[in-house]
Amino acid sequence: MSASPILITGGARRLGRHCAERLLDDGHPVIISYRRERDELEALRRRGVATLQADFASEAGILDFIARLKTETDTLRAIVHNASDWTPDSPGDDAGANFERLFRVHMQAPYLINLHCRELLAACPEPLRDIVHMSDYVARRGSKKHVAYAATKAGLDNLTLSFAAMYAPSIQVNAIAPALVMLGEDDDAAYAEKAMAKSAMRMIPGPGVVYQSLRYLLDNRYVTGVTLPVDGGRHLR
Ligand SMILES: NC(=O)C1=CN([C@@H]2O[C@H](COP(=O)(O)OP(=O)(O)OC[C@H]3O[C@@H](n4cnc5c(N)ncnc54)[C@H](OP(=O)(O)O)[C@@H]3O)[C@@H](O)[C@H]2O)C=CC1
Ligand SMILES: Nc1nc2c(c(=O)[nH]1)N=C([C@H](O)[C@@H](O)CO)CN2
Repeated sequence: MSASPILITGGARRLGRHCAERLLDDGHPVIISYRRERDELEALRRRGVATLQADFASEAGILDFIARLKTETDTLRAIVHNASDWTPDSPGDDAGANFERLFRVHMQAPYLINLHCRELLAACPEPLRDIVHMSDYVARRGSKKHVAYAATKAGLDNLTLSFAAMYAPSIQVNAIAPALVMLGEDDDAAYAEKAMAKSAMRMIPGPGVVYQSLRYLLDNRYVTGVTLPVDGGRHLR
């Protein structure tokens, strides 16, 4: 019997893609969602990754994705809610729409996918089943420039607690809360230097440290309802 696939939302690029590739290397079938078609998706498709387009900016978009996911597979080993939008707050008329977009991708999408896809996890014949939410260090600290982002990630942390209690013991539900793990395309050396100084470890480690945390959660049968900090000791500065 072939292994059940692992779903990673927002898996076309950066951290999500790194984890998708590492899961493939570890022998897991992988399904990803992506928002925008990109040339680099072809390499994943060549490795057998099922790629499903999805925009979680609306409830209809979330439910449409769920319906297509259920035609793609009837079982899941794990769901990794990685899709995220790091848009800073906009002071103008777009403030409310911006908050709503971040609420939908960081909270409503994980909420609806967890509810509607519980049956796929329950159908997994393997001994362990997991949901992992990608959170953020700032969920616990707040952010002056990303208020809506931090608040909706804090909401995601609360979803971790509720779903962990609801889905135990058959499904484990945890979160990973990184701080700066990899830079954005537009970040310059000055930004990198300033960002590195914020943590005790003073480094930008790259996506491997996130995969190590995901691997730990997938392999551990006694951890649920926790958020793993992967932040270089930000809280020590
Ligand atoms: N990078 C870092 O240092 C840190 C990352 N994190 C968290 O780790 C996770 C991965 O980070 P990173 O790789 O930088 O994330 P990205 O900013 O690269 O976003 C990941 C993916 O989410 C997708 N996405 C964005 N908005 C939507 C939407 N409305 N509907 C569907 N998909 C959407 C994007 O798709 P597309 O590209 O097609 O638009 C993108 O590929 C995120 O949850 C992030 O919050 C937390 C702290 C630090
Ligand atoms: N969806 C995203 N979330 C976050 C990103 C990102 O690029 N996409 N980047 C960060 C920063 O690295 C931040 O941690 C630097 O202080 C946070 N979240």
